[in-house]
Amino acid sequence: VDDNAKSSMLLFMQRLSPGIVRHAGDNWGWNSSSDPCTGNWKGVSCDSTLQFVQKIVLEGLNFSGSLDADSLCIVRSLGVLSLKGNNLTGGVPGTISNCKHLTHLYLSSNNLSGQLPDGLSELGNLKRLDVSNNDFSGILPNVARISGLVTFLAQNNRLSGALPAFDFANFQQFNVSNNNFTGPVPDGKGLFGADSFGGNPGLCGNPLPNPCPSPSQHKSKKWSVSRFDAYFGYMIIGLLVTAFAVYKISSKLRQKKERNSTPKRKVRNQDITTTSSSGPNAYSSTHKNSENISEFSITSAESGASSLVVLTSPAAKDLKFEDLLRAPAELLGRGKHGTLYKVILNSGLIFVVKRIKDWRISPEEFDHRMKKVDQAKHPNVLPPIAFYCSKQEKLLVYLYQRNGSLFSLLHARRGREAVDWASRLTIAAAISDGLAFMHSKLREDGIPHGNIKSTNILFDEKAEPCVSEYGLMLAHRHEHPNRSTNKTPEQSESLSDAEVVYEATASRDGGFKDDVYRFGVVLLELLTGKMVQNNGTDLAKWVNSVVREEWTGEVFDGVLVSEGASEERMVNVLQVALRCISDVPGERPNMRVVTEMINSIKQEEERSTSSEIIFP
Ligand SMILES: Nc1ncnc2c1ncn2[C@@H]1O[C@H](COP(=O)(O)OP(=O)(O)OP(=O)(O)O)[C@@H](O)[C@H]1O
Repeated sequence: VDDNAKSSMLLFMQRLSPGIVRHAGDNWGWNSSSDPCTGNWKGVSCDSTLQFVQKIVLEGLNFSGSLDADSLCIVRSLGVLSLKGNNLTGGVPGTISNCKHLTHLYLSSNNLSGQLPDGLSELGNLKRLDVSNNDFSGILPNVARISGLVTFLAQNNRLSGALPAFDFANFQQFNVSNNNFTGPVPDGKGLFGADSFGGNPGLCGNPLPNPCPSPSQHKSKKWSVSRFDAYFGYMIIGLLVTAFAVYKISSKLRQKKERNSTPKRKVRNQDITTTSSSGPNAYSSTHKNSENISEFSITSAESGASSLVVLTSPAAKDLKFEDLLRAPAELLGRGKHGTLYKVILNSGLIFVVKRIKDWRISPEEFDHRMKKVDQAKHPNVLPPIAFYCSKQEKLLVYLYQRNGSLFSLLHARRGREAVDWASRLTIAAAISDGLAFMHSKLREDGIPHGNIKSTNILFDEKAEPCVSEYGLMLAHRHEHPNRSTNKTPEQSESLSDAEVVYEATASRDGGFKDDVYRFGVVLLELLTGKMVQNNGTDLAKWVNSVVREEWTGEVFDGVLVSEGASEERMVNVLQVALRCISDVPGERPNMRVVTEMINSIKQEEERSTSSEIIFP
C-alpha cells in the first residue's frame, strides 16, 4: 500500500476514534511502522496482491469520533466500508463522493446527523447503502439515480421531503420507515409493503392505508394559502389607509404644514391625471408619460408618498398596482432575502413579485438602483418590470420565466437528458457576458449583482439564459463601506455567511469582486454537476482539494466525461473558475477578462466540433 494511502488511513482512524491507535494492543495494527495489507491491521482486507485495500470493516467497536471521508477516500481502491454499531457523531461529508469504488456502505446504528450529502448519489458503483438508525435529517439526495443499488435502508432517522423515484424492480431490501417523508410513495410494483414506508405521517398512497389527496384538493389548499397571503397584504394596506385617514382628520392643519415642509418629488409639467380606486385599497395614481415611467401612488401613513414605479419594459405597459394586488398569488419560494410570488393577471400576463425582507436601503436609493439597472439593458440580464418601495415594504416585479432556472436544469432533471458540455459552455459565456456588461455600466454607481447563483439564472422564452435579481442586495454596504469596521464583536459574530464573504471584500469594488467569486461558483456547478451549499464555499474547498491532489479529472461531472467532452477545455474553464474563487479578492479577474477567457474557450470548442464533422 503506498505511503499516501497509509497515512490517510491513519488520519481516518485518528478521527474515527481519537487515541485508539495508542491504546489498542499489538493485535490492532493501524500504525505507521506496519503495512495495512501485510501488517494485520484490524478490519482491513486487501486484494490478492496485497497492494490495495478493498475493505474496512470496523463494527461495534464503540468508536465515538467522526467519519473523515476526505482522508478515507484517498484510498482509491476501497470497495466496502462498514462502521455499523459504533457511536459516531457528525455528518457524512460530501467528499464521500470521492470513494468512487465503494460498492457497500454501512453506517447504521450510530449517532450520525445532518443532511445526507448529495455526493452519495454520485457513488455510481454503490450496491448496498445502509444509513438506518441514526439521526439524519433533511431531504434525501437522489440515490435513486444509482442504477445498481439493490439495498437502501434509511429507517429510524428524521429524513424529510419527497422520496426520489426509486425503481424498485432492482431492489432486494428497501426501508425508509419512521422518518418524516412526505408526498406519494413511488410505484413499488407491489414489491415492498407498508412496513418499508410506515411511520412517516406525511407519506401517502399504495401500500400505505392513507390515499394521496387528488390534485384538485392539493391545489385548493395552496390556493387558500396564497389567497391568505394576498388578503393579508390587503389588510395591512387597508389598516395603513385607515390610520392615515384618522390622522388626517385629527390634524389637518399640522399635516398641511408638514406637506409644505416635505421636500417634494420633482414632477414634470406635462402629465398628471389622478384616479381613485374602489378596490380593496384606496389609491391615488399619477401617470407620467415622460421617459415611459408610470408611478402609482399608494396613500400610506409613512412620510411622503410610496409608489409602484413601472419601468420601461414593454411588457409592463398597462401594469397597475391594483391589478397586481387583486390577482391570485402563488407562493414560489421563500429565499434568504425574501418571498417570491407568481401572479397571473386577467390579461394573461404572468409576473413574479419578490417581497424583499430586511433590506436597509432608503426608498430614494432603492428607486435610484432599480432605475439604473433598468437603463442598463442586456439580453442576458432579466430587467425589473416595476417596483414598490415604502419604509416597511419593498416589492420587485419581474416577468415570470416558464423555462425554469439553471439550478433546476442541472439538478432536477426529472428524466430529461443531462445538459451537454456545449450548452454548459454557452450558458457560462452568456451569463459572464451579461454580468461584464452590467458591471461596466454600473460600476460608477457601485451596483453589483449581489446574489449570483444558479436559482437566479433563468431561461427566457427563447430559452436564452439570463441573470435575474440584478442589484438586489447589499446596497447599504456599498454606501457605507466603513460601517463594517465599526462593528462590535457581537455584531460581527451574527453575520450571515453571505455577509462574511462580503465583509471580507468590503470596498467600493468589493461587491464586484464578490460577484466574480459567485460566478466562479456557478462555473464549478456547471463543471461538476454538484449542488452548491453554504454559498459555494464547500464546493470551492472540495474542488481546490481535489485539484491540489492532482486528480483534476475527478471533479468533472460524470455525464460530461461519458459524453466525451474535451478534458482540455473543461480544465481551461476550471482554471478560470479557480481564479474567480481566489480567497484574495484582488487576485480575482474582473468580469470583462472572465468573459474573454470563456469566449475564447467556447470558440475553440466550436472550431474543434465543426472540424469533427466529416463531409462525404
Ligand atoms: N422571474 C422568475 N420566473 C420564474 N421563476 C423564478 C423567477 N425568479 C425566481 N424564480 C424561481 O423561483 C424560486 C424561488 O426564488 P427566490 O428568489 O425566492 O429563491 P432564491 O433565489 O433561492 O432565494 P434568494 O434570491 O432570496 O436568495 C427559485 O427556484 C427561482 O429559480
